[in-house]
Amino acid sequence: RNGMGLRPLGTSAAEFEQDLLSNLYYRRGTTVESASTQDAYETLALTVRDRLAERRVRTAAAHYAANPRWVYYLSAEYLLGKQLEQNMLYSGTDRIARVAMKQLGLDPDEVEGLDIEPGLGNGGLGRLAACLLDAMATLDIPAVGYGIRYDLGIFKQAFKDGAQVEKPDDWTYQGNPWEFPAPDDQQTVFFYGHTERDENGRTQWIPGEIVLGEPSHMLVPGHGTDTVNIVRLWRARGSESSFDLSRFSAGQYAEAVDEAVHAENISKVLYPDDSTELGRELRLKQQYFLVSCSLRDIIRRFRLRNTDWAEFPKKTVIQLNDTHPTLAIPELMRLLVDEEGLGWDLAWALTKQTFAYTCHTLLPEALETWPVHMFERLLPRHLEIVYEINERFLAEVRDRFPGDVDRLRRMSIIQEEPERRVRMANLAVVGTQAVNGVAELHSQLLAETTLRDFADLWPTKFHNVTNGISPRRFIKLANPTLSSLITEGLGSDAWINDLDQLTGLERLTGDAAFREKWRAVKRANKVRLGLGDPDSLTDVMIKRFHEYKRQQLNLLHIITLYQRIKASPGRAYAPRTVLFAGKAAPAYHAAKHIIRLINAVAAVIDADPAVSPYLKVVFPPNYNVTLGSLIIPAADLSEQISLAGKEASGTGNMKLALNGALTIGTLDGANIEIRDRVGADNFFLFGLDTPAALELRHGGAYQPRAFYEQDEELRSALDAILDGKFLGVGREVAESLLGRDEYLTLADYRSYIDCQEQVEKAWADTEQWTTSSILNTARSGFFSADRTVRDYAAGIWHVSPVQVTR
Ligand SMILES: CCc1ccc([C@H](C)CC(=O)N[C@@H]2O[C@H](CO)[C@@H](O)[C@H](O)[C@H]2O)cc1
Repeated sequence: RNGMGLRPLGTSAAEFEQDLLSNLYYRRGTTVESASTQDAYETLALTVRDRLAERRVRTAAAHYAANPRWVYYLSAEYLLGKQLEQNMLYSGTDRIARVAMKQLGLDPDEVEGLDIEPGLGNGGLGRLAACLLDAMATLDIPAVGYGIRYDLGIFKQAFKDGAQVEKPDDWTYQGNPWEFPAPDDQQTVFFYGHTERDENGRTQWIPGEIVLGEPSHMLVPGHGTDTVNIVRLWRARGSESSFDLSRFSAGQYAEAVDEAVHAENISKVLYPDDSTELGRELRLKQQYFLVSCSLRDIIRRFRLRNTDWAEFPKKTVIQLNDTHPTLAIPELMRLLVDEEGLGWDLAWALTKQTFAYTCHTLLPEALETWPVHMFERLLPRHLEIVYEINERFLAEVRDRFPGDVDRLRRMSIIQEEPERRVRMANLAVVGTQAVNGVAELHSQLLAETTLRDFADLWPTKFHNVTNGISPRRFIKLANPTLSSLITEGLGSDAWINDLDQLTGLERLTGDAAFREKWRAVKRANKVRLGLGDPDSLTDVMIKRFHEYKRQQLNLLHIITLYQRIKASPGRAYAPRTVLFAGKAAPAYHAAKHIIRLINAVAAVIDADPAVSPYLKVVFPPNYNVTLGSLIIPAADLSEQISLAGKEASGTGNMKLALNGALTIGTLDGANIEIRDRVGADNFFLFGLDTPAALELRHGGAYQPRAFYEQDEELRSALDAILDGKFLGVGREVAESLLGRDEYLTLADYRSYIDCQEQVEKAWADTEQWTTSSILNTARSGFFSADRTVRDYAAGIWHVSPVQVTR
């Protein structure tokens, strides 16, 4: 009997098979003979889940006993990836499960193929949240992730005549065996209405709408440890009485369910934008729904072991994943002042100590601001609290910078002109004890530009925590063959939880046999991907489409290569496969034009026998964590070509370098730290750096057309587009480059093309390329999410691990 008085679950294939059978019979209500593949999948999932649930119970017991300081991660997005393979690895059942499945005559691959990917995020921010949760559990840090359980995740992308079309992602259509619904922990959320003062001056919020938040959680297992944390996702429900029976019996069926549908709409769908705020009221409702449910749940958990509010910030640190959950600050003030009756000053002191804010962008259009009129209508009490916070804050600014009205106007949480709006980034900085960027350059630029006034006022509040990635997800699971070769080379697999040990590979660069094996693994991963000639240079650009990421620059290189090959057919060209993958926000038309042009260029090249033997462009649709895990191990070249000063960090750059791809990139985001660590010889650098880009952009001197006129190859590439050479599409792309060219694509063109020639030359020296590839992996240890979490824990969270005993 283990600590829970239960017979421990077996670790042999026979015992696993027994559990599979009993779950098939008792929890799935069917037999092996009549089981569908979906039955087999759900049963396998439950049998694996049980082994993690057993650890979860012991984790909860250990955390309860320790009454530790908790990390609560509030994020509007989580890109968790498929769960089955991960949970089989973390529960150590991957081998016995497959044996048991075969024993029962089931095909493990077919069954595993039914595992779904919860696409509850857009891109970098959502995946980072998942990698950090994985690392927190692996480092035994008591933590809970809070998010929204969207019914519809990020849209499914397909191409129609080369253009992106979006389809709804009903990810739980077949159910989700990985979640534990907990309706008994439901919370009540208010919207609209007005505020009243009661006889002793306390404020009452009289809501106009009441919605219920029902949580369900998924397990977040640690790797190589017994800790199993959770991520709790909230789903909106109408209150019990929301179904209007009288209307129904009057035949008004739609009206009868109107209120319930209205409520459920709050968590219906993820907003597919990842850089431009659209200011939709439903998005603001989603954000408040998330923070109200989560804060009430956090306070419920605090009260299980604590009574004194002064203890709250000692036991609780809440990390705000960008500005999306910033309403948590006025919400905690409302709960402490209006519901718990604390005085403002104490409540404010506790609130500031409790929160920390991570900024993930530098794009002004991505910094959220909400119209005061919308805020007032939806959240009347919170607006009052924000005004009070702002008043007291501006008084502090006046003291420090007397008479500096411009500074007051810039720093105010309320924007006055041209429209009164609430600046969520300002509120986030004012209401937290720590603010961080996600790469050294990003954090530096935040303190020097976007949040400069605040850095002047509170210099010690600003930190840098360079992003990281889960080595379990992005090399152990994604690239098992390379992982075994590394373990063979290092003599143990301890590197998976201690990525700095990869430096041990450096001494193997001199071993020709090892280099040979290294190349064989990469080639086999290309065969597995099956999207191009496995002996070609696989040139990969995988990320959301955005003009600052400059997929259009990569395209200009392809067209130039195409024209060069056409112009001098005799010349020997190393075959190259250029792979694009990524989604564009549905309303982002400029990005969708680039997608369409890429597919047109791909089709033209494919149909041209003079070029297709040397150049191929592929664009697999519906990029997500699962597809990324297939592409990354197959990459030779990693495209990180954003305009310097625009990409906050990037994390795809880290995943590709860790899997032995060489980077061609600018001095932007974490590219700089990757180059510093892997070595300048193992990185293809090009382009303007941030100061030069700022100078050119804001010096007002930038004439994109001048570059067109002075560079013959650039001109012929753009002319080919303008002349409709690529199925007549792409005019919008060429015109915007010759017009504003916001992200200096033409200014960096020549440097990029020349750099790609260096790539070509380097690729020809196979042994040297392999050595550089091994060194990229060997020197990527720093980019483990474990290091990132250790940095947060030491510099911002001040938390320590809690061991989970057997
Ligand atoms: C309001 C709409 C919206 C939605 C999402 C976002 C995210 C902050 C965008 C995002 O994903 N940013 C990316 O975050 C990654 C993790 O830190 C970084 O590595 C990327 O550089 C950054 O673009 C901004 C604006």
